[in-house]
Formats: sequence, C-alpha cells, structure tokens
Amino acid sequence: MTQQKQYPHYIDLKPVLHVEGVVRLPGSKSISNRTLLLAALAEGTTTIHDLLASDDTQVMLGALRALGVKWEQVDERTHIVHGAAGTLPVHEADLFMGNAGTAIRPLTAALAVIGGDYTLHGVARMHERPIGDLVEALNAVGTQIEYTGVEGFPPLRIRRGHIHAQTMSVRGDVSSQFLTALLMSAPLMAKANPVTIKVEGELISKPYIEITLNLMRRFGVTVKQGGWESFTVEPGQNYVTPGSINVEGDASSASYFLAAGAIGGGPVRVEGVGRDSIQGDVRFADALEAMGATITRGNNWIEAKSNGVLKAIDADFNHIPDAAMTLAVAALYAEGTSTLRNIASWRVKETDRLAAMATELRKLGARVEEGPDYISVTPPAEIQPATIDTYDDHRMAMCFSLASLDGAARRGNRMRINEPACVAKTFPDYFDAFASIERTELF
Ligand SMILES: O=C(O)C1=C[C@@H](OP(=O)(O)O)[C@@H](O)[C@H](O)C1
Ligand SMILES: C=C(OP(=O)(O)O)C(=O)O
Repeated sequence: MTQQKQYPHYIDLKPVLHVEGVVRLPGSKSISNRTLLLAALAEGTTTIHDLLASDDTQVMLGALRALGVKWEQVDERTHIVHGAAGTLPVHEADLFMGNAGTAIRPLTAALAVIGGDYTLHGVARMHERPIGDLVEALNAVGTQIEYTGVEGFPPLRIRRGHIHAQTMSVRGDVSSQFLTALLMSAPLMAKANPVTIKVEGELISKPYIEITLNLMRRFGVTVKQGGWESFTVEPGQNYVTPGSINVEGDASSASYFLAAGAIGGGPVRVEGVGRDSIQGDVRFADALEAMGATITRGNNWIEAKSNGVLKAIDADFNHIPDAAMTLAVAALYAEGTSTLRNIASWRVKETDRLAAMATELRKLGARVEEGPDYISVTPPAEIQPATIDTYDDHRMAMCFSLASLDGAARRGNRMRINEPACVAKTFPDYFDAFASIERTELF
C-alpha cells in the first residue's frame, strides 16, 4: 500500500546469540484509529502526536480525506485533524478499508448513523471477516446497510436510514470491535433519548472496550457502564476536541521485544508504554513474569530480562488475543507444555491464526494440539530450521522472528520468513527494530 518500506519475498534471519537494547515503539494502532475517528467527529481541531504510520492508519486517514474531513501532517510526529462536528462533509464515497478491523467496524457504524451513499470494501481476507452482528444491531434501529457480496461480511453498501435508537443489542463473543463501533457512534444517535447498548453473550477482548471508553471520555463523552453487559450514553453529549492527544506506543508491538529479552538474555527495554498505559496488552509482561522472566516497569517503559530457561504457562488469554500469539512462539523456549486458552477469536482475524500457528510451529519441530479455542505447544528438543509462511498476517511474521533466537533449544539453524512485507499493517520497520537488538556474537 502506501508504505515506503520495501521487503523482498523472504528474509533469512541469522541465528541470534543474544539480544539487548532499547526500542522506541511505533504508535498504538488501536489508539491511533480511534483517535482519528473521534477527532473527525469532534468539534474543533485536534493535534495528534505520535500517530502510528502504517497500512491500518493509512486506511483510516484515506477514508477521512475521502469523506471530506480535513487533516494535515505537520511534521514526522504530528498530525492535525479539523473536526467536522458530528457530520461528514462528503455524502457519497467508495472507501477501501484494507484489512483494518479498527477502521471498517467503527466507520460502518458512523457512516450508517450519519447517512449518505457509501460503499466499504477491503482486501480478500477482509471479505471473510465477520461484520454481521454489527450490521444487524445497526439495521435493527433503522440504518440501511446491505451486503453486496456474501451476507454477514463486507463489502457493504450504506444508505441513509431513519434512526430510532433507544435500546440496541449486539453480540460480544465474536469481536469486541462491534461494541466499540456502536459505542463510538452512540452520541450521534442519542439526540433526545439515552441510548443503551446491551451485550449478548460473553464479551471478549474486554480491555479494548476500556480503550474505547477512555478515548471517548477524553473527547468529552461519558458512558454509564452496567458491568460488561450494558452501556448507556445520555443525550446531549457531543464530541469536543481535547486540544491535543499523545498516542502511546503499541503494547502488542512491544510483546515481540519483551519476549526476545525474556528468551535471549536481555535486558530489552521498550519505550512508549509502561505502568500507566491504557492498553490491555501491557499485561503480556505479566505472562512473561509468570514464565520466569524478570520484568521491570516504569511509567513509560517496560524491560524484560532472562532468568534462565522459561517455564511453561497454562492460562486464559482472552484479554490479550494479539500479544498471546507471541507467547505461542515463546513457548518453544519454555520447559514443558504451554496452553493458551479462550482464544477462539484467532480464527476470524488476519488469517485463521489457530490453524496457521499450529502449522508453522510444527515446522519447527514442536508438538502442537489445536482445539476450537485453544492451542498447546510442546517444544522440540531442538528447534528445526524452517521456512515460515506468514498468511498475510503481520503478527505471524513478527512473532516467528523470535524463532531465530538461539539458546539450548536451537543451534545456528537458518530461519526463513516468507513475505515479510505484511508487517506494514502495524509496524513497517519491524525487522529493522528487531535487528537493532540482535547480537550475533557473544562479547
Ligand atoms: O478494538 C481494537 O482496537 C482491537 C480489538 C481486538 O479485536 P477483537 O475484539 O476482534 O478480539 C484486537 O484483536 C484488534 O487487533 C484490535
Ligand atoms: C486482529 C488484528 O487487527 P484488526 O484491527 O484488523 O482486527 C491485529 O492487529 O492483530
């Protein structure tokens, strides 16, 4: 897409004897795309510092431009968005959403509520990622969203509806992004009456809802929460710019470097997220700690260091589905069988991540059991040389780079990663950042 970085069709990672260093993280994808949309819907001008520059944010920025929202990049770290105060100036547009869940889901809700004539489509995989629960919840209160391909999936055609939202209901057990989308659009619907959104089924990925509520608050809208089952927005609340917003570093991106430190010696420090983060994925560091690594936390940094061989882990990772992928590869370096539970959502993300992870871990010699919503990984005595396929999934490319780390389990084997360019979804410079902590000689 629009990223400058060029990658070959594969990269060979040299065996890494030791890792050490400091990595400044790119901005959080989840915070960047929410902030962009809220800034566009707000009254006033928002200065955004440290926005993520990647395919997913490019998709949101491109859509906002096509919708007539004015924004400019003033320097490498600063964007300015001129809010359109609850409207969108262009009423007809064809919008390419790539494979960005954080763009298509919230934009579908906002466009359907504001009304116009819009089409939303993406890459082939986007057309296999579910959106039916969100569309049903919206159409039940008067929006006009149609499927132009397969029912329940993008592409979508949105027309102007007649909204009569008071109580809405949405499933929470497929993707939390459906609830996020409704929450962000709720103030646009709560004109005269409160709008209550009820969640059907057990809500997954809860910390992402906390990010949504936190950012809505910063833009002046509070949500009354009845546990994780009910969310109410009182009428008369409009988004107002907070003036400026700093985007935290991406906590999911942090997971690769922290795991590297825990496996390959360290210390490795990530800067941009820390104790004060609003991202649930900082809790990845707790899992590494449970596996025996030494973790140190500051307000805006986290550091990981090895403490000898890691211990296996068996836990529920529903709260950190993205960072949990990193643990599945870290499990190759742990003693015993690790089991990651309650991660069924892996099946409907950039690829079927449960199947992809099982296939690629087996290539390295691991014994893997793949269940409907869990994966168990038993490391091999020695990690085998392998060519890893990445399934156009940035996280497959990033987490399997860890298999180049040496240790008792691995002695100087080649590790090839196919189609590494997929990292552009959230972290275009990932392999440079990874190379910056590699030490190929002991000293
Ligand atoms: O709202 C968000 O920013 C996200 C929510 C999560 O998705 P699910 O709610 O579908 O698990 C996560 O996997 C995704 O990368 C980002
Ligand atoms: C699931 C992911 O992305 P999306 O925001 O497209 O859902 C991810 O980044 O791991």
